[in-house]
Amino acid sequence: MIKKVSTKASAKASPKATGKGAAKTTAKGQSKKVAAPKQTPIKQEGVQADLLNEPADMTVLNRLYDVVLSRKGTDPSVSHSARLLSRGTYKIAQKFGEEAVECLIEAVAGRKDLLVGESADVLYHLIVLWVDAGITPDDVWAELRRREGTSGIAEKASRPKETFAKKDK
Ligand SMILES: N=c1c2ncn([C@@H]3O[C@H](COP(=O)(O)OP(=O)(O)OP(=O)(O)O)[C@@H](O)[C@H]3O)c2ncn1[C@@H]1O[C@H](COP(=O)(O)O)[C@@H](O)[C@H]1O
Repeated sequence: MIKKVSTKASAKASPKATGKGAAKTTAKGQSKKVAAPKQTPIKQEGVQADLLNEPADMTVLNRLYDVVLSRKGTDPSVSHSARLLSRGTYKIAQKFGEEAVECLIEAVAGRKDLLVGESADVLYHLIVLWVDAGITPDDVWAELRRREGTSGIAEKASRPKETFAKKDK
């Protein structure tokens, strides 16, 4: 998770080496401090007791969706999701885009440890986008299931030729 800090933060320190995080340039061109990857992601202070035994696997996405959905219309001063949802589709889409760009920056830079955190940010903001748009994870899981076993190359080749003809005009 990213927290904004002073632009004076050093970009030289490796989060792995210091365990304190590092500075990086964001999609907005600002400097942000990036938290070092947590070694014990489940047992953290401030985490609801009933969540401590939940698995750290893909089921977290459905749980996160339920939490974000439950935040809709609640007090924006106590929930970041509520605040983001109250700001509307444009802002939600903008935040998702920024997180996606930050993610690709880490991918291109080959910083695997930071890519993990950025990927989590992208998934969180994508879920906020789904809640705002009124679609559910099940809608997306069903679409991914429908595509399972179909090669992307074969699927593209099977598209009607007319689609390409229109593009050429
Ligand atoms: N996964 C996340 C998560 N990832 C990032 N963030 C927050 O996203 C914010 C990103 O800060 P930025 O400065 O980039 O964005 P911003 O505050 O919108 O600022 P501007 O772009 O407007 O300047 C930070 O406050 C992060 O804490 C998240 N906030 C919440 N969650 C999950 O959502 C759950 C519900 O959170 P709340 O809705 O806050 O209760 C939490 O328990 C988490 O599981």
